[in-house]
Amino acid sequence: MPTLPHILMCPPVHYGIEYEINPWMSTARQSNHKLACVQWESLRQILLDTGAQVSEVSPVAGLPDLVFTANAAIVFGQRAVLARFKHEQRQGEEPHFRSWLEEHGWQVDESPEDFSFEGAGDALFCGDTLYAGYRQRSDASGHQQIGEMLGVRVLPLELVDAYYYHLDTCFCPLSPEEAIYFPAAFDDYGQRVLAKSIPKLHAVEESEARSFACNAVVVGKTVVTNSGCPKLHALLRSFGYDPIETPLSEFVKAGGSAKCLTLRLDGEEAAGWKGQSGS
Ligand SMILES: CN(C)C(=N)NCCC[C@H](N)C(=O)O
Repeated sequence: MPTLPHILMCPPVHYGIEYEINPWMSTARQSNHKLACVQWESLRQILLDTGAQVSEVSPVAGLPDLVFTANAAIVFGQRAVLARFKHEQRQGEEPHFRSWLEEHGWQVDESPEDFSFEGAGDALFCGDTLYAGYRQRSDASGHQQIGEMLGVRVLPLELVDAYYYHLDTCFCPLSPEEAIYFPAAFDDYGQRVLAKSIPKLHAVEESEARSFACNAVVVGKTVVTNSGCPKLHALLRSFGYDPIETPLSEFVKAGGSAKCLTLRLDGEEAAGWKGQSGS
């Protein structure tokens, strides 16, 4: 039974830079709240225009990063493995994401105890392999256990640059055999793993990686990014994709962009090809 792409977002009612847990964040460099709301709404509208269904989790005062729903969990079919945030500042998000997912019919599993795990921010399917970023926010041993829970192959990738602290800041699957990445965010071994396992792998330049080019939302052939990634967009067009840019400057101040603001509820494994074949 074909299902629509289904995306979870959280309105930025309580969004702001209230602490510093990554190098992008500075409480002295506050986001413009009104502009953040306009940018978030534009992203939501673009996703609705692709034909995706967008659901919303209610914002909560005191949890400014709840807008970054990519970190809530990894969704696989009707199962969701809940995040276990590394930083105390985000741990209060866990029960809210749990309640929303349970109330909407997902079977929610805890991620392994004693290991941090930041959901789809660090765990992305390309084909049937789960690529898992570790060292900055999530733990490699935890990823292996999550792979066993879901019955999928995991390829761990060490993230070596604090600016690219989640896998989805430097890697984005486009289809089961195609992805974009920013090579310098990985060690040599990780770069070789990616090159060996993904037949069509395209590098993004540093200047565009800094604009969160890899933090793209893929719905079928549509690829939505922050503005400031013209070379990536030209490349995507040449491969038959339909890139769309939308300014997300106010979320970049917290270290996030398009993909971070979304969670694929029909499964990360569906992102990148659902909508191409209609299945
Ligand atoms: C999935 N990705 C890249 C993200 N979700 N990033 C946004 C998280 C931002 C938040 N201030 C933090 O540092 O956790």
